[in-house]
Amino acid sequence: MLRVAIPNKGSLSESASTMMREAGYAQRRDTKELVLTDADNGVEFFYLRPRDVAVYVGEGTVDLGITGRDLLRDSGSTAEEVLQLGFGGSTFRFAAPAGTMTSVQDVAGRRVATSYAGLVQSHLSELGVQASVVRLDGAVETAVTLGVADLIADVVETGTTLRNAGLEVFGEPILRSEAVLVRRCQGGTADPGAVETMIRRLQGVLVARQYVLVDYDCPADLVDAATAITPGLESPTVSPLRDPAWVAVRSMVPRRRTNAVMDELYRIGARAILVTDIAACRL
Ligand SMILES: Nc1ncnc2c1ncn2[C@@H]1O[C@H](COP(=O)(O)OP(=O)(O)OP(=O)(O)O)[C@@H](O)[C@H]1O
Ligand SMILES: O=P(O)(O)OC[C@H]1O[C@H](OP(=O)(O)OP(=O)(O)O)[C@H](O)[C@@H]1O
Ligand SMILES: [Mg+2]
Repeated sequence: MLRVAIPNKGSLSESASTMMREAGYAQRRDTKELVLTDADNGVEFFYLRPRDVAVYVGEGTVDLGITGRDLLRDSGSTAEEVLQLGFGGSTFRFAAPAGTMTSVQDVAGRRVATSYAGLVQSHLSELGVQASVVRLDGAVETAVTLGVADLIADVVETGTTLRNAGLEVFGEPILRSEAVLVRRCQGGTADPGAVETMIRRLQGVLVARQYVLVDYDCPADLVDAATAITPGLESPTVSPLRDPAWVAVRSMVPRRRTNAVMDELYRIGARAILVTDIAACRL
Protein backbone atom coordinates (compact mmCIF):
# COMPACT_ATOMS: atom_id res chain seq x y z
CA MET A 1 0.00 0.00 0.00
CA LEU A 2 1.15 3.53 -0.81
CA ARG A 3 1.70 5.69 2.30
CA VAL A 4 0.98 9.39 2.03
CA ALA A 5 1.38 12.13 4.66
CA ILE A 6 -1.10 15.02 4.82
CA PRO A 7 -0.92 18.01 7.25
CA ASN A 8 -3.30 17.31 10.14
CA LYS A 9 -3.78 21.01 11.02
CA GLY A 10 -2.68 24.52 10.11
CA SER A 11 -2.92 26.55 6.91
CA LEU A 12 -2.28 23.67 4.50
CA SER A 13 -4.44 20.97 6.05
CA GLU A 14 -7.87 21.60 4.55
CA SER A 15 -6.66 22.53 1.06
CA ALA A 16 -4.44 19.43 0.95
CA SER A 17 -7.36 17.13 1.80
CA THR A 18 -9.63 18.91 -0.69
CA MET A 19 -7.08 18.42 -3.44
CA MET A 20 -6.74 14.71 -2.64
CA ARG A 21 -10.52 14.37 -2.68
CA GLU A 22 -10.71 16.05 -6.08
CA ALA A 23 -8.06 13.60 -7.26
CA GLY A 24 -10.42 10.77 -6.33
CA TYR A 25 -8.93 9.67 -3.01
CA ALA A 26 -10.90 9.11 0.19
CA GLN A 27 -10.10 11.57 3.01
CA ARG A 28 -10.93 11.66 6.71
CA ARG A 29 -14.26 13.21 7.75
CA ASP A 30 -13.23 14.01 11.29
CA THR A 31 -10.21 16.28 11.92
CA LYS A 32 -9.28 14.10 14.93
CA GLU A 33 -8.62 11.04 12.74
CA LEU A 34 -4.90 10.42 12.26
CA VAL A 35 -4.97 7.57 9.73
CA LEU A 36 -7.33 6.74 6.90
CA THR A 37 -7.15 3.76 4.60
CA ASP A 38 -8.42 4.21 1.05
CA ALA A 39 -8.68 0.53 0.15
CA ASP A 40 -10.07 1.14 -3.36
CA ASN A 41 -7.00 3.12 -4.37
CA GLY A 42 -4.52 1.17 -2.23
CA VAL A 43 -3.42 4.26 -0.29
CA GLU A 44 -2.98 4.83 3.43
CA PHE A 45 -3.14 8.50 4.48
CA PHE A 46 -1.33 9.65 7.64
CA TYR A 47 -2.36 13.01 9.10
CA LEU A 48 0.84 14.43 10.58
CA ARG A 49 2.07 17.79 11.82
CA PRO A 50 2.93 19.84 8.71
CA ARG A 51 6.43 20.36 10.09
CA ASP A 52 6.96 16.60 10.40
CA VAL A 53 5.75 15.59 6.93
CA ALA A 54 9.13 16.15 5.22
CA VAL A 55 10.90 14.26 8.01
CA TYR A 56 8.77 11.12 7.54
CA VAL A 57 9.10 11.30 3.76
CA GLY A 58 12.86 11.83 4.00
CA GLU A 59 13.20 8.82 6.29
CA GLY A 60 11.26 6.75 3.78
CA THR A 61 8.57 5.67 6.26
CA VAL A 62 5.98 7.27 3.96
CA ASP A 63 6.23 7.47 0.18
CA LEU A 64 4.78 10.90 -0.52
CA GLY A 65 3.64 13.93 1.45
CA ILE A 66 2.18 17.40 1.18
CA THR A 67 3.96 20.21 3.00
CA GLY A 68 5.18 23.78 2.49
CA ARG A 69 8.44 24.41 0.63
CA ASP A 70 9.57 26.52 3.62
CA LEU A 71 8.91 23.64 6.04
CA LEU A 72 10.72 21.21 3.71
CA ARG A 73 13.84 23.45 3.59
CA ASP A 74 13.68 24.11 7.32
CA SER A 75 13.58 20.40 8.14
CA GLY A 76 16.86 19.67 6.32
CA SER A 77 15.18 16.49 5.05
CA THR A 78 16.45 14.86 1.86
CA ALA A 79 12.86 14.56 0.56
CA GLU A 80 12.51 16.12 -2.89
CA GLU A 81 9.86 18.40 -4.29
CA VAL A 82 7.96 16.76 -7.16
CA LEU A 83 4.96 19.02 -7.77
CA GLN A 84 3.89 22.58 -6.89
CA LEU A 85 0.29 22.42 -5.73
CA GLY A 86 -0.84 26.04 -6.26
CA PHE A 87 -2.11 26.79 -2.73
CA GLY A 88 -0.61 27.86 0.62
CA GLY A 89 1.43 30.58 -1.07
CA SER A 90 3.55 32.80 1.17
CA THR A 91 6.91 34.50 1.36
CA PHE A 92 9.44 34.03 4.11
CA ARG A 93 10.97 37.33 5.12
CA PHE A 94 12.99 39.32 7.60
CA ALA A 95 11.10 42.05 9.45
CA ALA A 96 12.14 44.65 12.01
CA PRO A 97 10.65 47.69 13.78
CA ALA A 98 9.65 50.16 11.08
CA GLY A 99 12.60 52.18 9.73
CA THR A 100 15.36 50.37 11.65
CA MET A 101 16.81 47.98 9.03
CA THR A 102 17.13 48.07 5.25
CA SER A 103 19.30 45.14 4.14
CA VAL A 104 20.34 41.71 5.32
CA GLN A 105 23.75 43.17 6.26
CA ASP A 106 21.92 44.99 9.11
CA VAL A 107 21.15 41.56 10.62
CA ALA A 108 24.84 40.99 11.49
CA GLY A 109 25.37 40.74 15.24
CA ARG A 110 21.63 40.91 15.98
CA ARG A 111 19.13 38.44 17.48
CA VAL A 112 16.63 36.96 15.00
CA ALA A 113 13.49 35.26 16.35
CA THR A 114 11.94 32.58 14.15
CA SER A 115 10.15 29.21 14.12
CA TYR A 116 12.20 28.26 11.04
CA ALA A 117 15.67 28.22 12.59
CA GLY A 118 17.11 25.75 10.05
CA LEU A 119 16.01 27.85 7.11
CA VAL A 120 17.22 31.13 8.61
CA GLN A 121 20.53 29.69 9.79
CA SER A 122 21.38 28.26 6.37
CA HIS A 123 20.29 31.46 4.59
CA LEU A 124 22.53 33.58 6.82
CA SER A 125 25.47 31.16 6.41
CA GLU A 126 25.11 31.31 2.62
CA LEU A 127 25.33 35.10 2.80
CA GLY A 128 28.17 34.99 5.35
CA VAL A 129 26.17 36.99 7.90
CA GLN A 130 26.77 36.16 11.59
CA ALA A 131 23.73 36.55 13.84
CA SER A 132 22.14 34.70 16.74
CA VAL A 133 18.97 32.80 15.95
CA VAL A 134 16.32 32.57 18.68
CA ARG A 135 14.07 29.58 18.01
CA LEU A 136 10.43 30.10 19.02
CA ASP A 137 7.33 28.01 18.42
CA GLY A 138 5.05 30.73 17.01
CA ALA A 139 3.72 34.27 17.46
CA VAL A 140 7.28 35.41 16.77
CA GLU A 141 6.14 38.97 15.96
CA THR A 142 5.81 39.60 19.70
CA ALA A 143 9.44 38.61 20.37
CA VAL A 144 10.67 42.10 19.43
CA THR A 145 8.17 43.91 21.68
CA LEU A 146 9.12 41.65 24.57
CA GLY A 147 12.83 42.23 23.97
CA VAL A 148 13.80 38.63 23.17
CA ALA A 149 14.99 39.58 19.67
CA ASP A 150 15.89 42.61 17.52
CA LEU A 151 14.12 41.31 14.42
CA ILE A 152 12.18 38.32 13.19
CA ALA A 153 12.09 36.01 10.16
CA ASP A 154 8.64 34.60 9.47
CA VAL A 155 5.92 33.61 7.02
CA VAL A 156 4.25 36.64 5.45
CA GLU A 157 1.02 36.20 3.58
CA THR A 158 -1.08 39.40 3.74
CA GLY A 159 1.35 41.27 6.03
CA THR A 160 -1.40 42.08 8.53
CA THR A 161 0.28 40.37 11.47
CA LEU A 162 3.51 42.31 10.88
CA ARG A 163 1.75 45.66 10.55
CA ASN A 164 -0.18 45.07 13.77
CA ALA A 165 3.11 44.42 15.56
CA GLY A 166 4.72 47.62 14.16
CA LEU A 167 7.17 45.61 12.05
CA GLU A 168 8.22 46.09 8.42
CA VAL A 169 9.78 43.65 5.97
CA PHE A 170 13.21 44.52 4.59
CA GLY A 171 15.70 42.99 2.15
CA GLU A 172 14.96 40.36 -0.47
CA PRO A 173 12.54 37.54 0.41
CA ILE A 174 14.41 34.59 1.93
CA LEU A 175 12.09 32.19 0.10
CA ARG A 176 8.86 32.07 -1.91
CA SER A 177 6.85 29.16 -0.64
CA GLU A 178 3.72 27.21 -1.54
CA ALA A 179 2.33 23.76 -0.82
CA VAL A 180 4.33 21.05 -2.59
CA LEU A 181 4.16 17.30 -3.05
CA VAL A 182 7.37 15.72 -1.78
CA ARG A 183 8.81 12.26 -2.25
CA ARG A 184 11.71 10.36 -0.89
CA CYS A 185 14.91 11.17 -2.74
CA GLN A 186 16.34 8.25 -4.80
CA GLY A 187 12.90 6.66 -5.21
CA GLY A 188 13.04 3.44 -3.20
CA THR A 189 9.24 3.37 -3.15
CA ALA A 190 7.44 0.05 -2.74
CA ASP A 191 5.01 0.85 -5.55
CA PRO A 192 6.38 3.30 -8.16
CA GLY A 193 3.23 2.83 -10.31
CA ALA A 194 0.96 4.09 -7.53
CA VAL A 195 3.27 7.10 -6.98
CA GLU A 196 3.09 7.98 -10.67
CA THR A 197 -0.71 7.61 -10.63
CA MET A 198 -1.04 9.98 -7.68
CA ILE A 199 1.24 12.58 -9.32
CA ARG A 200 -0.71 12.35 -12.58
CA ARG A 201 -4.05 12.67 -10.76
CA LEU A 202 -2.86 15.75 -8.84
CA GLN A 203 -1.57 17.29 -12.09
CA GLY A 204 -5.06 16.65 -13.48
CA VAL A 205 -6.62 18.56 -10.58
CA LEU A 206 -4.25 21.49 -11.18
CA VAL A 207 -5.14 21.63 -14.87
CA ALA A 208 -8.88 21.29 -14.16
CA ARG A 209 -8.56 24.23 -11.72
CA GLN A 210 -6.44 26.38 -14.01
CA TYR A 211 -8.35 25.92 -17.29
CA VAL A 212 -11.90 26.18 -18.60
CA LEU A 213 -13.36 24.70 -21.75
CA VAL A 214 -14.55 27.27 -24.30
CA ASP A 215 -16.97 26.41 -27.14
CA TYR A 216 -18.02 28.86 -29.81
CA ASP A 217 -19.37 29.15 -33.33
CA CYS A 218 -17.27 31.01 -35.84
CA PRO A 219 -17.58 31.99 -39.53
CA ALA A 220 -15.45 29.44 -41.46
CA ASP A 221 -13.28 32.15 -43.03
CA LEU A 222 -12.33 33.45 -39.55
CA VAL A 223 -11.22 30.14 -38.10
CA ASP A 224 -7.51 30.97 -38.33
CA ALA A 225 -7.95 34.26 -36.50
CA ALA A 226 -10.21 32.66 -33.88
CA THR A 227 -7.95 29.69 -33.17
CA ALA A 228 -5.01 32.05 -32.84
CA ILE A 229 -6.92 33.49 -29.85
CA THR A 230 -7.70 29.99 -28.49
CA PRO A 231 -4.76 27.77 -29.54
CA GLY A 232 -5.60 25.18 -26.84
CA LEU A 233 -3.02 22.86 -25.31
CA GLU A 234 -2.25 20.80 -28.41
CA SER A 235 -4.67 22.11 -31.02
CA PRO A 236 -8.32 23.21 -30.87
CA THR A 237 -11.13 20.95 -32.11
CA VAL A 238 -12.82 22.43 -35.19
CA SER A 239 -16.11 20.72 -36.23
CA PRO A 240 -18.36 21.41 -39.21
CA LEU A 241 -21.82 22.88 -38.61
CA ARG A 242 -24.92 22.23 -40.73
CA ASP A 243 -24.46 25.69 -42.23
CA PRO A 244 -21.18 25.30 -44.23
CA ALA A 245 -20.36 28.99 -43.69
CA TRP A 246 -19.85 28.31 -39.93
CA VAL A 247 -17.71 25.97 -37.81
CA ALA A 248 -17.78 25.06 -34.11
CA VAL A 249 -14.56 25.38 -32.11
CA ARG A 250 -13.68 23.84 -28.72
CA SER A 251 -10.52 24.71 -26.82
CA MET A 252 -9.02 24.87 -23.33
CA VAL A 253 -8.33 28.41 -22.08
CA PRO A 254 -6.54 29.55 -18.90
CA ARG A 255 -9.30 30.35 -16.39
CA ARG A 256 -7.89 33.79 -15.51
CA ARG A 257 -8.09 34.80 -19.21
CA THR A 258 -11.70 33.62 -19.71
CA ASN A 259 -13.40 37.00 -20.09
CA ALA A 260 -10.61 38.60 -22.09
CA VAL A 261 -10.70 35.67 -24.54
CA MET A 262 -14.51 35.90 -24.82
CA ASP A 263 -14.22 39.64 -25.58
CA GLU A 264 -11.63 39.03 -28.32
CA LEU A 265 -13.62 36.19 -29.88
CA TYR A 266 -16.81 38.22 -29.93
CA ARG A 267 -15.00 41.19 -31.44
CA ILE A 268 -13.75 39.20 -34.45
CA GLY A 269 -17.20 37.67 -35.08
CA ALA A 270 -17.47 34.46 -33.02
CA ARG A 271 -20.90 33.87 -31.47
CA ALA A 272 -22.59 31.52 -28.97
CA ILE A 273 -19.45 31.50 -26.80
CA LEU A 274 -19.94 29.03 -23.95
CA VAL A 275 -17.62 28.42 -21.01
CA THR A 276 -17.62 25.16 -19.02
CA ASP A 277 -15.70 24.11 -15.90
CA ILE A 278 -13.50 21.04 -16.23
CA ALA A 279 -14.39 18.49 -13.52
CA ALA A 280 -11.31 16.31 -14.01
CA CYS A 281 -8.58 15.92 -16.55
CA ARG A 282 -5.65 13.71 -17.48
CA LEU A 283 -3.28 15.33 -19.96
N1 LIG B 1 -1.00 32.93 6.53
C1 LIG B 1 -0.22 31.90 6.76
N2 LIG B 1 0.24 31.66 7.98
C2 LIG B 1 1.05 30.62 8.23
N3 LIG B 1 1.45 29.74 7.31
C3 LIG B 1 1.02 29.93 6.08
C4 LIG B 1 0.18 31.00 5.72
N4 LIG B 1 -0.08 30.90 4.41
C5 LIG B 1 0.58 29.83 3.98
N5 LIG B 1 1.26 29.25 4.96
C6 LIG B 1 2.10 28.07 4.87
O1 LIG B 1 1.63 27.05 5.75
C7 LIG B 1 2.74 26.34 6.30
C8 LIG B 1 2.74 26.50 7.79
O2 LIG B 1 1.98 25.51 8.31
P1 LIG B 1 1.49 25.57 9.79
O3 LIG B 1 0.73 24.35 10.06
O4 LIG B 1 2.59 25.98 10.69
O5 LIG B 1 0.47 26.74 9.60
P2 LIG B 1 -0.08 27.61 10.70
O6 LIG B 1 -1.27 28.28 10.11
O7 LIG B 1 1.04 28.44 11.18
O8 LIG B 1 -0.53 26.54 11.79
P3 LIG B 1 -0.48 26.62 13.35
O9 LIG B 1 -1.92 26.64 13.72
O10 LIG B 1 0.19 25.37 13.79
O11 LIG B 1 0.26 27.86 13.68
C9 LIG B 1 3.97 26.94 5.68
O12 LIG B 1 4.33 26.20 4.55
C10 LIG B 1 3.52 28.32 5.30
O13 LIG B 1 4.26 28.87 4.23
O1 LIG C 1 0.89 37.91 6.68
P1 LIG C 1 -0.29 37.36 7.41
O2 LIG C 1 -1.47 37.16 6.52
O3 LIG C 1 -0.64 38.17 8.61
O4 LIG C 1 0.06 35.86 7.87
C1 LIG C 1 1.29 35.53 8.44
C2 LIG C 1 1.15 35.16 9.87
O5 LIG C 1 0.35 33.97 10.00
C3 LIG C 1 1.11 32.96 10.66
O6 LIG C 1 0.86 32.96 12.01
P2 LIG C 1 -0.17 31.96 12.73
O7 LIG C 1 -1.50 32.59 12.81
O8 LIG C 1 -0.10 30.64 12.10
O9 LIG C 1 0.44 31.92 14.18
P3 LIG C 1 1.84 31.29 14.65
O10 LIG C 1 2.86 32.34 14.39
O11 LIG C 1 1.62 31.02 16.08
O12 LIG C 1 2.06 30.05 13.83
C4 LIG C 1 2.54 33.36 10.41
O13 LIG C 1 3.42 32.81 11.37
C5 LIG C 1 2.48 34.86 10.48
O14 LIG C 1 2.51 35.29 11.79
MG1 LIG D 1 1.57 29.17 12.48
